Amino acid sequence: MNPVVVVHGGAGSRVSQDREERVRQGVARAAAAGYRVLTEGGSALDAVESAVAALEDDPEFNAGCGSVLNVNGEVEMDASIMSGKDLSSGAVSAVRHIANPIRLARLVMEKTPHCLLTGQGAAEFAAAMGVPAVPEEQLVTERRRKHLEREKQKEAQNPDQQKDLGTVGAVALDAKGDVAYATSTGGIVNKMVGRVGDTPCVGSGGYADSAIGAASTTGHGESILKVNLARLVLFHVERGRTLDEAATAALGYMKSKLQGLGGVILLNTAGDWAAQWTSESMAWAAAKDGKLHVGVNLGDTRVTDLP
Ligand SMILES: CC(C)C[C@H](NC(=O)C[C@H](N)C(=O)O)C(=O)O
Repeated sequence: MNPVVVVHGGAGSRVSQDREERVRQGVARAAAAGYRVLTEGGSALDAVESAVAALEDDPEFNAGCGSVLNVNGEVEMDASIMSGKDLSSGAVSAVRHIANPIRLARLVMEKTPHCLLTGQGAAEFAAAMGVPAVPEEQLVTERRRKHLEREKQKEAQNPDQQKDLGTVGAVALDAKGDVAYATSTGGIVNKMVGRVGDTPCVGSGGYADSAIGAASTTGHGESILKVNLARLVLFHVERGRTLDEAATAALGYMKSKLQGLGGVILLNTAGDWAAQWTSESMAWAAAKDGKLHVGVNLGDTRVTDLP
């Protein structure tokens, strides 16, 4: 089986020119990191964790450092991970002071009998696992502080305005034919304290089953939750649709039912992959057969050779 990895860096409004190159390089680096894990014989699970951790460390994206701020100006993050080999999954929600929520989600999967830990319990588990608590200043960027201020001013006038992208995710297929997904986010700017989105919820923020494929989602969390977007797209794949048809059908359903916008990356065990979105743009990158495909705004895909 030839390994494949696809990543996304969120779906939202058009990426401004001054950020575009940084966003492009961020998703390209993450896809290359995940692909390297796979070509060195690593599992799909290791690949999606590495790719997402790289994006969490990149301040351009809405996950880990660079997460959007809640109404109190704090970072509260959600993340989940799943192995398609045996459907094992782990997630954390509303966690604070953690550099890499995706790594904590993997620990929940592997070291507890549970699927999802939240808030204080997740913090106590992190401490017990030796995951260091990082100071708030390490996660909050100046850009996100201004973003929250702008949002608070704008809210009264135009609450439906599309927002900045940046949630991150990855799907991978390894040499053994197993798939996995990982998704991580700071959520939605100006959200209520304690708000949990789609990202830590298996079936909404992502899904992986080596009998079908894997998907990771981004977009309006409340809409994604209501349609179980990741499982919905794989349901269409199970029923024999192509990956592109499945993505169009699932995203189209969410848009027509709820006016919810978002994006999805997916792959199957044959090594086909797709990236689609109904928002203005979605940053994504795919690595397969030594080639790296990268896109940010519609119709600007570039293909290069991987090292
Ligand atoms: C404006 C939106 C579409 C931007 C998008 N947000 C998410 O994906 C948030 C995540 N699904 C949640 O609800 O917690 C992004 O960050 O790329």
